[in-house]
Amino acid sequence: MNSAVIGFPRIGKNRELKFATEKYFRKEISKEELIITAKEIRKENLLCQKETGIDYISVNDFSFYDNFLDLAFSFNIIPERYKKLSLNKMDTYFAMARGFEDETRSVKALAMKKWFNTNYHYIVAEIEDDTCISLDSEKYLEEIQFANSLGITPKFNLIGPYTFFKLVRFTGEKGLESFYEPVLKAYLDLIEELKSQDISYLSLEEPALVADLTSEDKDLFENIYTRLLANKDKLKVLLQTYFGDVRDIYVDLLKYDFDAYGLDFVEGVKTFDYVKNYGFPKNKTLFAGIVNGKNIWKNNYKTSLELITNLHKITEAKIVINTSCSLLHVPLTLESETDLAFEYKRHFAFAYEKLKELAELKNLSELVLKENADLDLALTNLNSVLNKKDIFVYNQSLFNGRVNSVNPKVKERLANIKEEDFTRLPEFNERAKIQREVLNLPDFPTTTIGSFPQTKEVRENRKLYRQGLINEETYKNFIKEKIKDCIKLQEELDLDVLVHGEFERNDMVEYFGEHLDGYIFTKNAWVQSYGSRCVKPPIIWGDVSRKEAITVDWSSYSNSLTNREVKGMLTGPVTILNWSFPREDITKEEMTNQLALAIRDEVLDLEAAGLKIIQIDEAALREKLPLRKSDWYSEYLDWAIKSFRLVTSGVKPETQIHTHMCYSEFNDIIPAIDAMDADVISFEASRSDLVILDALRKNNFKTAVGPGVYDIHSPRVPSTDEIFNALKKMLSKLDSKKLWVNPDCGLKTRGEKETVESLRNLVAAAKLLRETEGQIAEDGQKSSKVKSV
Ligand SMILES: Nc1nc2c(c(=O)[nH]1)N[C@@H](CNc1ccc(C(=O)N[C@@H](CCC(=O)N[C@@H](CCC(=O)N[C@@H](CCC(=O)O)C(=O)O)C(=O)O)C(=O)O)cc1)CN2
Ligand code: MET
Ligand SMILES: [Zn+2]
Repeated sequence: MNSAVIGFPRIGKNRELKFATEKYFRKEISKEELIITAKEIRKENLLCQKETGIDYISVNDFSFYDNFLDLAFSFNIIPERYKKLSLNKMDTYFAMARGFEDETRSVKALAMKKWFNTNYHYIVAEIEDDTCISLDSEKYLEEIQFANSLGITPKFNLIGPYTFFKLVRFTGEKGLESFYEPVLKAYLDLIEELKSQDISYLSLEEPALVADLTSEDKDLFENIYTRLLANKDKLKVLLQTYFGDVRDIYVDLLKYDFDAYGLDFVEGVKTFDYVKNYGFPKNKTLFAGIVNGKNIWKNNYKTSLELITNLHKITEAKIVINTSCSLLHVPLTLESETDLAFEYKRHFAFAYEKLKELAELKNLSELVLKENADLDLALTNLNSVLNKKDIFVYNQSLFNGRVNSVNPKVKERLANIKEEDFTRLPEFNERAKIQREVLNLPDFPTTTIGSFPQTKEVRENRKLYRQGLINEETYKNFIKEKIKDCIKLQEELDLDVLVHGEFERNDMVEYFGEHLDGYIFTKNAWVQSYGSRCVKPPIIWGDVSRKEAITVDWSSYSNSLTNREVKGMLTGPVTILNWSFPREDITKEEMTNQLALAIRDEVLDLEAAGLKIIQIDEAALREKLPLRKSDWYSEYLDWAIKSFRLVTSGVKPETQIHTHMCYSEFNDIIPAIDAMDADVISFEASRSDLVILDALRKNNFKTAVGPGVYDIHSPRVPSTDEIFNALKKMLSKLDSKKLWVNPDCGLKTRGEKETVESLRNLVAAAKLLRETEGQIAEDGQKSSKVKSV
């Protein structure tokens, strides 16, 4: 029995990589210093895996920004606009990831998308017609040899060609047919080089296999792998899949000359059935993903040992106990959680603790398998082999009896929800008319998505308060000052619908988690979201309910400072769930509805406090859409959309409900988005070429829309012209009465200077549009921005 890890978090115990890269971006440290920090993290990661006894330790799971970008970069898939900057290798790489701007030049970043169903984002590489693909293996060989120098023969990870072709974007006339050969040749060149390296496996990661596959997809896979495997010689190749089961191709896969297969037994609900029904070749190795790489609850050893013994009954193949996916998606270690009570902590395993689980499971399964796979007998004997208090017994004690706290009041409220609680009345068009009269906004109203720059001082204020170095009053006064400035700034900029800026929030989900009963939090449990940006997902421990009003004071205060409309700002239930670590003892639907009731109370309180516009962000709704179409509605959308409707159904017709999604690849689920029945939705569109607009039109989308007019993930300032042109393009596809003007997401990661400049250009572009398109308001009145009373 062996153990393996698909990939390890790379941010460092105290997010050293984040801080070093950001310093490098600010030109505070040199390239060499950044490389040293990275190397220290890599060393620590490799050694801790080695010390825990992991048999297959990965390299090339490290990245300065993203592995997909690394792959493209190593194949010289670098669009001309970045090459033309004539920067050094590292800066060209970062220019692709973040965009580039100096006195004379300005280039946008490559698009960023969610990595399958996770909150991690990859950089979408672009192949242009004249891209000349060639291999640069420097990073790869360095990582392998570095591991060798620490006495490790690593497994070399690489995103496989099938997944690469599925995710890369062709920007010119030429497509897959033209680039199939050159890309494959680059993979083959790398395979040649790997043959002389000291590695255990080449692990080709093919998560794209867990989605629905067409016959063309399967042909593509076949073409690729027949070629690759014919050239592997003695190099051992592992086909690593994750994020689900490979039901559409399992049987075919077994025919290929892979040396090992990595299958996901956690998210792959059908993986076991397929192995059972179709077998697994005894001369291959099965990397069995049984330690959850996405959630933080301890592994139930009994369940895992049962699975291993069952697998052992089915196949004589060698089994390697693996994580279900990369550990990139969980925090690094519980050791840093000094404030978290043992009572909670003992139920969790972060990346370091998961290493221990792998090692323990390896030892236990060796003992168990000695008993000829009779699990009951083995477990009885295990109890006598090991001391009673020992590993297995202790592990089982964590699962005996109820762990998560139950709140009968929450249960009762949920039980009393009626079907009509999911419907807001009157219907959309009637509400729209009322709202137009009440709000009296100009055409193409301008607004922002909620947060304003979280500057050093804003974070420092929060930190001082947390550490008890300032009192609540000082802390709150600081935030009030920030809000005052923010409102004043927005008035000066002449924005139409204002926001309070979210200065009281560390993160839009963690903040709500902190104010809800049933949640617990961590101090240092960071997970990478993109590049240097991390999140600290709160943990759902028990039934969730609202302790008290959460945002009402801040929103009312903001509202009192201006005559313009201020939007109340909340996070929706689906997003709170998707960006938390969920329980595993009740359904997602139940957790979401608990959250929905809590946020519903907050919406009604905001309305009662005089807020006429309330935004409920569902930024992560699209993210967790099941990877298989057949599961979209039954497994997810049916309850997710309803739960949003439960939040909003109690408001008055004149209250305008906005929602926001930062990830807009929802072309196929537009009717579901419309069925959320919000009055206005803003979404990311600037990095995805506005394709979504055609789909909206085709589907007769009723909700008013604010397709983001510029990309906030990059520090680059968009010009008025650029925004105006984007708006003109939008207007050619959308009903002019339904167009809002806004950035594509919140401004929290941006600097103040670039924010002011960008918003100034945004307002200027909207005004230009009003001038050129003329007044279109239904009642023909000159619009005013002043609140009606
Ligand atoms: N949960 C979540 N997922 C999301 C998003 C999101 O907003 N939230 N947005 C999309 C894009 N992803 C994003 C993920 C992270 C960040 C982000 O800004 N993260 C911040 C951390 C935000 C935070 O929680 N900050 C805390 C802790 C800040 C901190 O590190 N404090 C330092 C000191 C201050 C400093 O030097 O920064 C310390 O304690 O030592 C706070 O403000 O209180 C970061 O990595 O820098 C933005 C977008 C998709 N997924
Ligand atoms: C990641 S979506 C962000 C929405 C939130 N209201 C903000 O502006 O930051
Ligand atoms: Zn967003």
